[in-house]
Amino acid sequence: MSSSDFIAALRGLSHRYWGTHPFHERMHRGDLSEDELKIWAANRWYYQCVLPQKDAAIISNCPLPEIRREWLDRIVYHDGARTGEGGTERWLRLCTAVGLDREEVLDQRHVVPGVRFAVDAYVTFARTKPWLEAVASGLTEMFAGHLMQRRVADMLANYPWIAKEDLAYFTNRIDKVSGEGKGTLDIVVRHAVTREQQEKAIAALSFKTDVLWSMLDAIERAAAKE
Ligand SMILES: O=C(O)c1cc(C(=O)O)c2c(n1)C(=O)C(=O)c1cc(C(=O)O)[nH]c1-2
Repeated sequence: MSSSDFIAALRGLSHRYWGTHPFHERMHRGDLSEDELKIWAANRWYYQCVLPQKDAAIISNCPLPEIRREWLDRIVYHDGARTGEGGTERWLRLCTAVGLDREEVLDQRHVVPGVRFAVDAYVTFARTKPWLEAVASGLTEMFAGHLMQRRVADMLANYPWIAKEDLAYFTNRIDKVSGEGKGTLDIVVRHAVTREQQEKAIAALSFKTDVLWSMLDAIERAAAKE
């Protein structure tokens, strides 16, 4: 495939992205109850927790120093340079804003099996597949910037108890993701040079859209019981 056909095939998976999941649509419309928002935040915490381990798995499988160097930043971004900083901490702030105690988030008591299975599958993918496929699976970030922008606006408009500062996780991430999304695409296009590698990269991105979709299916089910 030419680079442009390859990129078009990757972008063509956008319809599988979780932006159109019914639970996200309800969230954006302002239809979630306080308890449903809590379930969402506490479950997504599990995803936030494992991202650095997923990224560390990519680094450990990658023989190329320039890729490892570039990827390292992601771990520090989420974990922070020291305790109390970083994306994970910003997620915790959002959790407390929606009414959760730190403790009930940290001990993962609200994490439902379907979320755990989906997120663990993402980490296992990164641990066991060639590094390039694991990198390609992160390309959902190509679709994330726009969605997060909408989310910030919609949450501020529809959930009066959430303040702009509580959404620092997303506002901070929006800037980061536009750069990272492009960087990741560059890496994938540069290193997937055979048809087979390109097909595997497309399959990896498709797998990741399934991971995210399954997470929201499980969250939606758990929220319906509230
Ligand atoms: O809020 C979102 O919709 C959203 C989506 C995604 C994504 O598409 O994978 C990520 C994030 N947020 C995010 O904040 C984040 O740090 C992140 C890391 C990754 C990844 O696969 O390494 N995806 C995402």
